[in-house]
Amino acid sequence: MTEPILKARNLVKRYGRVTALDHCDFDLFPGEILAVIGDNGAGKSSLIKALSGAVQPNEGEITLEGRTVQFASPLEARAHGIECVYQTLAMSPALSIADNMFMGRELRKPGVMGSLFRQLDRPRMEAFARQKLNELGLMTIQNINQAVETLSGGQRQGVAVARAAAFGSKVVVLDEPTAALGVKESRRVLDLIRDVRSRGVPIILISHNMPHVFEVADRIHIHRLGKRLCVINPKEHTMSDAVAYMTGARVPEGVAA
Ligand SMILES: Nc1ncnc2c1ncn2[C@@H]1O[C@H](COP(=O)(O)OP(=O)(O)OP(=O)(O)O)[C@@H](O)[C@H]1O
Repeated sequence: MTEPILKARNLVKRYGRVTALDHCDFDLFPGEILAVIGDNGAGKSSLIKALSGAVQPNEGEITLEGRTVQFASPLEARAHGIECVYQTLAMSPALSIADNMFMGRELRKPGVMGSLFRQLDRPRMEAFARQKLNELGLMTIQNINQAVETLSGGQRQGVAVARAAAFGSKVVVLDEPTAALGVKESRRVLDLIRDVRSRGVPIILISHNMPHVFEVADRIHIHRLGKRLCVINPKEHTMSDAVAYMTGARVPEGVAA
């Protein structure tokens, strides 16, 4: 049987007296789109933050390709090929689109022998950023040197998603990637999610948008009260089943009430 590329067992995350993750398990398999759904406050963001180094779990184990990992920061997770777009987007508003796309992994010109300081290769970074945004079809953005603070909410979200899709080599995590987007832009992001999967990179998609989830997900992880309640196949369950499970109105077959 195929092994999960990213796996977690018994994750616990407490914020003071609030237990956001309560012995939570998680599995992401190669090449799949896994949606994570759950009610507000169920612990979905805490789960992906723990998986991507933004918070450190109090207990439990995370493995990437079979090896135990402990990420001290999102930067460390990125160095391992895990790219995450959080709801809060983590961008530097005063920097340009290109600078934001390359944050922490800037391209540099070849250095003069013996010189420690190498100049940023802006033309190469700008061309790459332009190409990625073009591919995403989000090029209502006129100027790649524009500061991110001057973009609309939807455009910012587009830049963040393009960045994750461009650099995520092992896992791409998207927390509500279409929340600020219009119908047309949402469609492009859904297409992009499928493109990323077709490159063989698995995706974790957190979304409250059931039609989007049921359209793209291969499997749906239902999160309730800080833990994984069950995983369903969207072809075998309806959206109202999923909503009933996540709100506790109904218990899925095979799960203890
Ligand atoms: N930094 C924090 N400090 C204190 N409590 C927190 C913090 N982050 C999350 N929590 C709490 O942990 C619980 C789970 O929150 P989390 O954001 O993970 O849920 P969620 O499922 O992503 O919710 P939503 O769908 O509303 O975004 C909530 O009760 C929340 O108030």
